[in-house]
Amino acid sequence: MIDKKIWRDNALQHLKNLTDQQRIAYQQALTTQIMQTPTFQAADVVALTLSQDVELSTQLLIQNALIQQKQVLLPRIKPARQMDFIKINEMTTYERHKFGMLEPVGESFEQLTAIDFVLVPGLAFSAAGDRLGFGGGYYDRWLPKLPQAHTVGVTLQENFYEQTPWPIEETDQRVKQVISLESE
Ligand SMILES: Nc1nc2c(c(=O)[nH]1)N(C=O)[C@@H](CNc1ccc(C(=O)N[C@@H](CCC(=O)O)C(=O)O)cc1)CN2
Ligand SMILES: Nc1ncnc2c1ncn2[C@@H]1O[C@H](COP(=O)(O)OP(=O)(O)OP(=O)(O)O)[C@@H](O)[C@H]1O
Repeated sequence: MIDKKIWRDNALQHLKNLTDQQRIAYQQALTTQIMQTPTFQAADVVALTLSQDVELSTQLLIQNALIQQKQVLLPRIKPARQMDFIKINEMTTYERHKFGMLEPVGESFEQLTAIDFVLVPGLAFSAAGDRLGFGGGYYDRWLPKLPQAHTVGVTLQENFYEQTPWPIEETDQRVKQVISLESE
C-alpha cells in the first residue's frame, strides 16, 4: 500500500535523525512514562518488545520490569505472520532472526489471557490509537487473542497525529492508550 509507505518512511526518518543523546533521553522518558502507567503498575504479566536499531530502546524498561518481579514476555515470529511470546529472565539467551531482530530462546507462553499489559511497537500512532507498524501485520493478528490486555503504543511527538493520516485497514488493531514523548 503506497500511501502507508510514505507515512512509514516519514516516521522512520524522524527516528533515524535522533542523536545518541536524544536516544538516551527518550529511552529514559519511555521507561518513566510506562512505569507511571497504573495498568503497568498493576500488571503481573507484561508483553514488551526487544527494540531493534531505529526503535526507541526498551532495555531499561525490560530491566525495571524484571526487577519489579513482573513476568516479562518478548516476541518470536513464526511462519504465517504469527508470533509466540517467551517468558524471559536474566539467564535467557537470544538469537538473531534472519530478518534481523534479536529474539529470546525458550518455550512459548501459552496463557495469553493472563497477559495484563502489552507494549505494542509502532512507527507512528494517532490519538484514536491507530498504529503504523513495520508492515508485517504480526500484532494485527495477535492482539485479537487477548482482548483483556491493556495495550499501549509509545511514539515520538513528531510521529503522533491528532487525525490518522494513513489509510486504515479492516484488520488494523487499535491500541487502548498512546503515549507521545515530548522532545527536551
Ligand atoms: N522490536 C520489535 N520486535 C518485533 C516487532 C517490532 O515491530 N519491533 N514486530 C512487529 O510486528 C514483530 C516483527 N515484525 C516484523 C515486521 C516486518 C519484518 C520484515 O523484515 N519484513 C520484510 C521481509 C519479510 C519477508 O521476507 O517475508 C518485508 O516485509 O519486506 C520483520 C519483522 C515482532 N517483533
Ligand atoms: N488478521 C489478519 N488477517 C489477514 N491479513 C491481515 C491480518 N492483519 C493484517 N493483515 C494484513 O497484513 C498486512 C500488513 O499489515 P499492516 O500494514 O497493518 O502491518 P503493521 O501493523 O504495520 O505491521 P506489524 O504489526 O508487523 O508491525 C496488510 O496487508 C494487512 O491487510
